Amino acid sequence: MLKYDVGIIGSGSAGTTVAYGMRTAGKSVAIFEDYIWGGTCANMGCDPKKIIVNSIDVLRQAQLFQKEVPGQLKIDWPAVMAKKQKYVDAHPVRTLAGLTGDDIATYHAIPRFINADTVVLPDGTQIQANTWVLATGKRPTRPTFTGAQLAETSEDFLNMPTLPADITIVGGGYIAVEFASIAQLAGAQVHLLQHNQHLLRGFEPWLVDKLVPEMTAQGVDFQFDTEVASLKKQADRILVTTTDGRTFLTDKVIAATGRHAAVEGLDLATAGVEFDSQGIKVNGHLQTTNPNIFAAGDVANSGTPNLTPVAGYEARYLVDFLNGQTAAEINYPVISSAVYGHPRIAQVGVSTAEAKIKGYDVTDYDLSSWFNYMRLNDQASARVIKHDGKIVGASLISEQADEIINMFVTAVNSETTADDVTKQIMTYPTMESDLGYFY
Ligand SMILES: Cc1cc2nc3c(=O)[nH]c(=O)nc-3n(C[C@H](O)[C@H](O)[C@H](O)COP(=O)(O)OP(=O)(O)OC[C@H]3O[C@@H](n4cnc5c(N)ncnc54)[C@H](O)[C@@H]3O)c2cc1C
Ligand SMILES: NC(=O)c1ccc[n+]([C@@H]2O[C@H](COP(=O)([O-])OP(=O)(O)OC[C@H]3O[C@@H](n4cnc5c(N)ncnc54)[C@H](O)[C@@H]3O)[C@@H](O)[C@H]2O)c1
Repeated sequence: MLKYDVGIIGSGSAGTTVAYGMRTAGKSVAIFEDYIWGGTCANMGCDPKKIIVNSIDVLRQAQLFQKEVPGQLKIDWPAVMAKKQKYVDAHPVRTLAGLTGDDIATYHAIPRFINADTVVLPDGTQIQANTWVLATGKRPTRPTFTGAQLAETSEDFLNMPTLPADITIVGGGYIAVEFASIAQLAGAQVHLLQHNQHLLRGFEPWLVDKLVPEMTAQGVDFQFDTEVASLKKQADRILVTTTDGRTFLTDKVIAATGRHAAVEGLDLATAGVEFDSQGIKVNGHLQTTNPNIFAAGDVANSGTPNLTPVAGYEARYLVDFLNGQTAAEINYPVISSAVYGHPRIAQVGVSTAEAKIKGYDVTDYDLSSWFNYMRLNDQASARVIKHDGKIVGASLISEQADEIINMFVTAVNSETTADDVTKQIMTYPTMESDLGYFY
């Protein structure tokens, strides 16, 4: 039987961060991956998406500057895909080389627990580790309506060799909205079907109320309270039937109806690890119901959003905890998030609803007339929540919201005051140099 100090299942942001951290601390480490080395973010999530988004940004900028820079640009979808693929193809190779270069044992297989500390691989190899870290992430949840097998996933969308003329996206979360924005601006007609009224649940309603009309004006066909009853192949197209009896033909259906914890095949019950569809049950030390098995990243039901920086943060905490650098429970800073549509929306810290309960100041800003936004033709707005002379929360809609929000992340975390800002000399004219105006 092979033995390691630490066994890590999953090679995404969480798994690789734990692997490098434990190896640096001198432990023997094995990591297991059953699909693509490097995980979701780099291979079929954030990074390939952002490469595509950046090409769409150029087109969007041209649209915003059409008076000053007349003429029409169009997206060459296969060329965008080729650029994206070049990055994606290199990533697993780089990940594997990095792991093996650090003397981390790598196994391309699904390990199955046969007791509390030992797994078996499909070829019969048994591997024991003193500590296990489960970092298997989440995988797309397939809807259950008739013909759901005709619906494709986010991974298929990011690999589309050509752009279909008409795309239907089912769901109203991050993925649905980002992909709707990409495909519509790239030249497709997009229909977004959301089964209730709630788009981007968890985001400030005022942001969503501004985003939907903006995307509608770009041509996205939002259909709320619309549930799919069935999908049926009709020649080269797909016939969509909704539960209220409407039918229409489309070229491609993407299901963006959420993701579930990737725990299939691990036999966690045998290892005494409890989980549900939200993820693996963990305590404040990210410890599962088996004291020698921990979980981090999307698969851990830690009550945090499923985002790459959160996975990395949890992994770094685990490295410190497992190496005795901390005995405290994990303590998260404020967690920012953005939806990479056109425009972007982003938020961090105290929400409007929470501010109202706590009696904090809520100030709205129409940024479109501020010099830095005006020069970019950016119809931006922000809401800033303040308490005791400090910024405790912010939300904004802007072409640059994903970048600007990080300025607020720092201001909230470091409890920056107006006085602190005036002591800094920032480059001008930039969005960040406006920070003082928000106090
Ligand atoms: C389309 C899309 C866009 C996204 N965009 C963003 C974004 O812009 N910003 C952001 O912060 N987050 C984004 N996310 C979320 C982000 O990708 C995840 O939060 C992040 O990847 C979580 O990292 P992880 O290490 O927990 O899991 P993952 O990266 O999912 O890694 C888990 C790994 O475990 C492997 N695995 C699963 N089961 C087993 C098994 N039984 N045996 C062996 N290996 C296994 C998987 O194949 C995978 O490689 C996006 C996600 C998607 C799907
Ligand atoms: N910019 C980012 O940071 C980013 C981008 C993409 C994904 N992500 C991460 O990935 C996760 C998964 O994204 P997602 O968009 O798949 O999930 P999500 O949980 O954000 O949204 C799922 C959506 O599908 C809807 N839905 C569920 N079942 C449905 C059904 N049967 N029919 C129609 N609609 C249905 C839900 O109401 C919800 O609107 C996100 O929660 C986020 O953590 C982050």
